[in-house]
Amino acid sequence: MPVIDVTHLHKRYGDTVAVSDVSLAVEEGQILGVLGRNGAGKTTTVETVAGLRRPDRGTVRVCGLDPRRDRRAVRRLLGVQLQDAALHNALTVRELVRLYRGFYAEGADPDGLIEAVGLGERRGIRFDKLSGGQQQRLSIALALVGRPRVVVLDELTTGLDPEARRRIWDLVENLRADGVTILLVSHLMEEVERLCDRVTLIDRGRVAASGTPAGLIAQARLAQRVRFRTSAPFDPAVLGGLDGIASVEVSGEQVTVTGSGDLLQAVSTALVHGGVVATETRLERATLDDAFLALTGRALTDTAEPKDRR
Ligand SMILES: Nc1ncnc2c1ncn2[C@@H]1O[C@H](COP(=O)(O)OP(=O)(O)OP(=O)(O)O)[C@@H](O)[C@H]1O
Repeated sequence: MPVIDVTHLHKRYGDTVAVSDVSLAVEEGQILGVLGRNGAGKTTTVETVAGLRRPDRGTVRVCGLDPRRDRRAVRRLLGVQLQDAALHNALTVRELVRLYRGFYAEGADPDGLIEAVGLGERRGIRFDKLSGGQQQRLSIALALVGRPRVVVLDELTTGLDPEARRRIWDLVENLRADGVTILLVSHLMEEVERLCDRVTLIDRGRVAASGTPAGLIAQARLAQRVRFRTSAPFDPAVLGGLDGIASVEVSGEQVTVTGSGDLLQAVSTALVHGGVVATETRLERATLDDAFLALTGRALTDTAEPKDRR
């Protein structure tokens, strides 16, 4: 039985259909990434898992329990880091972590956890004096302070600087090593590729595809990507008629071709025939970003800025 099991979830707000027939499952000890653009329905989905929203239709189970009906039991099992954590402004980092620790019979050492999220030097600072990224790291610490077996993380590292992001990724990898089951909402492809065993792509409230990161790339038939530069303006028609080409993007001197088969060879030959002088030609593997575009028809990456807080 999956630890988190969402089946045929529907949720609307007035006329807005936020989630339409979403099903997803997270097996014990796995990390499932929910990836999608702003407004795709990711937060609504995980908020129903956390028991914060009532599904209009469908069922949500955490360790076989209903997060709303069995609220108390689920609270003991589940740690939740949500985007809009409303915390007590007048309390310091250490006071808040200790306060939350007191809600659980057993839990993490508050000071160790504060160090692990990189707030050691800020432990005596009030919540309202922390930067946005520091507040976010504190909310991650609070989600983990009861040593939950199941964790929901929403936009884990959006807005964090690269060092803080890597630290949090290490923390999540340690949780996985301890067998914790994690549902992770993200629109950062790199985060999902690094951390997640499986991914569910959500687009416009619906599941567009699910699988392992590598499986999704394979499903999109995007085995490869070839990049090169040209000093003269590039006409994509030069590559017209080549088998296996999924897309050609020209950005100034930089040309990116995605596709399958022996792409590098095919592109190189077509360029020679077309009289195009290409430099810095390199073959890259396709990413989840490419898969998202191929599977939904829309790019994921233009949404990589922090979302507006509601
Ligand atoms: N409380 C609410 N009242 C009305 N509409 C809402 C509410 N919460 C979300 N929505 C709408 O439901 C849709 C899905 O929103 P949701 O926050 O679940 O998406 P998301 O994928 O988490 O987006 P983001 O990446 O921006 O967090 C959006 O159209 C959003 O505007």
